[in-house]
Amino acid sequence: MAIDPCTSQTLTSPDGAELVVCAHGGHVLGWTPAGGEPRLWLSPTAECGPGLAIRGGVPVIFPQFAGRGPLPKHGVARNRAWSVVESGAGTWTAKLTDDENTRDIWPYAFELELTARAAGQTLDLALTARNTDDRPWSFTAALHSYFTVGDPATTVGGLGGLTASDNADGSQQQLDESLLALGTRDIAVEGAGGPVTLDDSRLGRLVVTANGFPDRVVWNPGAGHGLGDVPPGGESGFVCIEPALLEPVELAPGSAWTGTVRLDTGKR
Ligand SMILES: O=P(O)(O)OC[C@H]1O[C@H](O)[C@H](O)[C@@H](O)[C@@H]1O
Repeated sequence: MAIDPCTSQTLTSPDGAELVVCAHGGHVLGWTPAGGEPRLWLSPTAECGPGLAIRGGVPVIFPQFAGRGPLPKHGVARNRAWSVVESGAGTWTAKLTDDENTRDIWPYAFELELTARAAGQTLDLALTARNTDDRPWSFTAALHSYFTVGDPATTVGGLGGLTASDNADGSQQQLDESLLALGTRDIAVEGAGGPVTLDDSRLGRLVVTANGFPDRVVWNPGAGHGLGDVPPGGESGFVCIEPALLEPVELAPGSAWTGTVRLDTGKR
């Protein structure tokens, strides 16, 4: 019997780190470092099914970030069933291949693979996009991570001095070294290659590093957001720090791109 792609699966590593995944969207729904607390926020009213995007965890954004192009918001990967390639103790790989449905929206052949590996205090994610078409295509991408916020005074660090563009009105500002995680905010920070930290007095520190994703988007919808799948007050439970590739990259037929993200509590 085929497994419903919305069925979640918990994969525990030998040292007790937990990874929760589901095939819909190639989605990491949860991560708990060994001996720690869950660090990814998942909406209690998240919806799953064909055409729906799960609110929380780590949505895979491909081949278009947000509304930056003609495709549906955030592209074609997050709202359809992927196939599971491999699952084991704390590790999981899923794949999305173009079909009639994706080609109706974006007329190219592609293969997308997400690997997640939880062990000890880290979660490693790798996203590979492969051009299986006979024409070049361009894409943008992100791993749209929703982090749990345990203390309202939690701050985001590591972006100080960089220029942020507001995703709504394009206005620019230079960022302070420390940002309040829960402030209403939707900014893109291009060329933010260094580690970004989340300092939460209740849950502890989290360090986000990435390769291949040169940019960071920081998003919290704030109160009065009107999002059907974020209950009122729910926005106080998370902040999105999204390793992203915002400038389109062209892939030649047969070639591939990989972006990786590491989440680390730093505890040893
Ligand atoms: O509500 P969604 O389609 O999942 O998008 C959620 C958010 O994603 C990103 O953070 C964008 O920068 C925001 O503008 C957007 O609101």
